[in-house]
Amino acid sequence: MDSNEATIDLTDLDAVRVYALPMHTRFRGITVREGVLLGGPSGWGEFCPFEDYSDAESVPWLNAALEACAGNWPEPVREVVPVNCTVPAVDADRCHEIAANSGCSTAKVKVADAAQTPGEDIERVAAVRDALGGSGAVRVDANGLWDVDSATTRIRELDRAAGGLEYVEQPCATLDELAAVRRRVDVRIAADESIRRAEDPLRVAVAGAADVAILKATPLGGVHRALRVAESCGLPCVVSSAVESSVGLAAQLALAGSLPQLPFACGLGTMSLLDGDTVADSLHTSEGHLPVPRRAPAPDPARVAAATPSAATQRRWLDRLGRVHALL
Ligand SMILES: O=C(O)CCC(=O)c1ccccc1C(=O)O
Ligand SMILES: [Mg+2]
Repeated sequence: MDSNEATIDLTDLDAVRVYALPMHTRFRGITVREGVLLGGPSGWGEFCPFEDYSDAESVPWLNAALEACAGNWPEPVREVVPVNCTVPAVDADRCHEIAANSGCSTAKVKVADAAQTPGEDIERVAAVRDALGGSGAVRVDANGLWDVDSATTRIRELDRAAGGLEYVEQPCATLDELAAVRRRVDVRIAADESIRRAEDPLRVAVAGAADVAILKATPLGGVHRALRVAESCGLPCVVSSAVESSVGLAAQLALAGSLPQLPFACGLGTMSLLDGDTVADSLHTSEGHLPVPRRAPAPDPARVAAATPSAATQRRWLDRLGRVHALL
């Protein structure tokens, strides 16, 4: 067990609250974000593995929640972090609007989605560049959907359309493919799923396959664990959200606040994807930045009540929580 790993019996928690929040736009195939808020001796944590995660794969998500509610976070080295705006799979005009109104100088555009053709992705990326101006940074995320040849072609086109891409996140599914693409294009490669869904994120050899590591405290088992992944991977790191409510997002910000170096904007501006929140003081991006909290904000009873799903959905989450806890 990790020296910093927090464990607590579920019956010793002060509160367990299931929430379901609608999303403004479909993202990663989902239209409602669900999870459980856990109240414990040191505050609040959020357990919110996506639907397609097995119980075994959800263990780190629970460790992250328990670290927040029954453990501790490291001392931060910065008070605020720069964040990107996330541009989902929407048309070019809407992409322009999102980037222009975000207050962020960095934008991350989701590409390779089944909803858009390569030509549309080119228009979307060009629209985002237009909205940010020449001093902004445009990155794209393909979520592993291209093969090596299409990645090579698409990255070159998108790099041209963007007037320079900052990096491309997970162009292909495997590390070997990332390494092959990286040898063929001039754009930096960032590894996301290759790290957080690896058998052992502490041992995955990303350094030859990528230039940037995307870290998510929530699926990596918490802030301390993710910091160790940062150390072991030997790459510059970007912290990116799993679209948590503000309770879970606080843990991600604690990670971004405590990384020794933070050379790029983080992908933590995702509250704008959710319609509502579990807390009153939402962690919404302001002027391209988010604060680094010392603890997660406490849920607001009225908001949690408004976000409480059907008895069947609550049951499903409580069962899942129990099963995953039994695997710790
Ligand atoms: O990085 C961002 O801007 C937002 C977070 C994001 O894209 C994301 C959110 C949930 C699940 C996967 C991903 C991803 O980076 O692939
Ligand atoms: Mg990604």
